[in-house]
Amino acid sequence: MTYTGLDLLNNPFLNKGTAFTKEERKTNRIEGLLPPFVQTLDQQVAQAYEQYGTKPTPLAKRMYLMDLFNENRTLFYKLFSEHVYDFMPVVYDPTIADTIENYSHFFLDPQNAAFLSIDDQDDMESALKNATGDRDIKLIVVTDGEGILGIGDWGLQGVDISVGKLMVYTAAAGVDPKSVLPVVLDAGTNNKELLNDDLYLGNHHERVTGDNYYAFVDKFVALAEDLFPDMYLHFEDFGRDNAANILNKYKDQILTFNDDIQGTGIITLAGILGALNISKEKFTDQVYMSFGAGTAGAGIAKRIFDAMVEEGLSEEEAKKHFYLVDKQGLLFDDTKDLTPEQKPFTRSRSEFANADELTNLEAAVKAVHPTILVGTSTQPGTFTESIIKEMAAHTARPIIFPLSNPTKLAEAKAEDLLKWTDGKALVATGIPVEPVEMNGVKYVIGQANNALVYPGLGLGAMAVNAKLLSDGMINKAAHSLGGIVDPTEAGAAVLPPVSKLDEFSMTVAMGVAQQAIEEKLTDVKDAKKAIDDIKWEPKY
Ligand SMILES: NC(=O)c1ccc[n+]([C@@H]2O[C@H](COP(=O)([O-])OP(=O)(O)OC[C@H]3O[C@@H](n4cnc5c(N)ncnc54)[C@H](O)[C@@H]3O)[C@@H](O)[C@H]2O)c1
Ligand SMILES: O=C(O)C[C@H](O)C(=O)O
Ligand SMILES: [Mn+2]
Repeated sequence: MTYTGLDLLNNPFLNKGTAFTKEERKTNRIEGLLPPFVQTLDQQVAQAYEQYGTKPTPLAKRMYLMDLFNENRTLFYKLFSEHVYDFMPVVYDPTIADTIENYSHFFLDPQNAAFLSIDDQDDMESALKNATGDRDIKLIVVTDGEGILGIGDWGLQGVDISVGKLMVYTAAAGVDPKSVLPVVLDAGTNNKELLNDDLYLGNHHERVTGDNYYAFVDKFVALAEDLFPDMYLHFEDFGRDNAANILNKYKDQILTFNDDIQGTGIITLAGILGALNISKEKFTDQVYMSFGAGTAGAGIAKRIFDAMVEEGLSEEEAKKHFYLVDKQGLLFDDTKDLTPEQKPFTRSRSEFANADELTNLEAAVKAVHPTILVGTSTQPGTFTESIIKEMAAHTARPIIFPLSNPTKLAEAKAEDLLKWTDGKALVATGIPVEPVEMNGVKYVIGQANNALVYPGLGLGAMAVNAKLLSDGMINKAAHSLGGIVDPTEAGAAVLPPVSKLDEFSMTVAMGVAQQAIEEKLTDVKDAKKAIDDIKWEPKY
């Protein structure tokens, strides 16, 4: 289809704005619709960055960038690619949480997303076709908005997380923005604030659950597979009751990925390996404690467990290294309301003289002496000074990752963790944090956010059009992030810096594509060529 006139200027995938040449303006019937001076992409970038600089807050900056995104994807991504480190916290987490909470009130543009309602399922096929037009979709990020970061149920407003995750795919790994589709499944919301808000743009009813909900998800997956057979399907921020069920249902059938379970598992494993590279301790000696054993917490535990088994431990032996703490305290095999994902990691009360007292994190840390403590609890400030000091009293280099997002929900601040442990803690956080200066050492804080890994993983899998996303490919991604940070430098980070996100995303993509070839999950033979062929760059 050829677009001309205003249709062309209003198409963000094709629009070049003031960079349309005189000749293009003539052939595309846009003469007179733009100021006469023809700009280069670099000039547009300079102008946009100048504007960006005038915006006073991260939220205002994000709104400006979204306008640019809505107008002209090439310009947006060229600008983003030149300022990845600065823009990540603005475009993505934590600022994205503000726009999700206010989505209906801020609404200006649907941003080429597909809005699929549980109440209009007969329209689902048309909706997907309308949203894509003549574009060939290779990547979908879908959410139902029930478990947005740690801020809970935001219903249809969660669509912003689908849009935001896709932005990072392109900025970090060069996924062609024309080939992506953000999707929200609107099954209702249990968020009273939204249900009582006349301006809320989603369905004004409680969440549909059970068979009807799963039939809705099923219908979407089947239609999307049918319409876009080469697609990589990324699930994001589903609720704890559904996320793992959905992954387990589809992972052996189609090329699909759950970011909160698998992406977070990969980046946390990579962070732990990075930390052990600094402390020179042995992986299989570690005692792992998860605080908040939900979608992410249990997903991470499973990934670390699998890695211990790969290191040669038997499953029975590996299991002894894990302790999960959730609302009920340390999880035992007889604890009530265990999720299926928690069950494999529960302990027996007979292991402890005071089992009945282990109902909170502090008691659990005292009883277990973990060497690794990972927070995915959504409970801010719960890694207290006394808990951290207790942990540090029993291990030389405690590995402590407060991963709950956004910033206001983090279990602890990196600075405090370093202060309380006299610089011994090996820390990574979910959100970006500035380096901490202490006792003449600059401690660089790694960001254990799945954004450091899902773009490369997805690009690698998409480039070779893998049949499935295997454990081998996932494991490869986790091991691809080593060797970038110098572990001998004082205050070294446990993970590579976000400023190099585009570089190491390629390392991850190569490893993953190569692994898919080795596992015969693709007919492609040359991983490098496949990645070069699919990779998009922002240029006219
Ligand atoms: N850094 C990352 O890449 C990353 C990735 C995924 C999730 N996260 C963060 O992890 C957090 C959890 O996300 P999720 O998707 O697993 O949510 P979830 O709702 O599935 O899990 C949260 C878990 O915390 C438990 N919990 C709640 N209050 C608690 C308390 N007082 N004590 C102990 N446990 C408690 C809940 O029972 C639940 O099991 C969020 O803040 C999210 O932003 C970070
Ligand atoms: O979105 C993020 O920043 C990471 C993660 O997927 C989360 O849910 O917190
Ligand atoms: Mn998430």
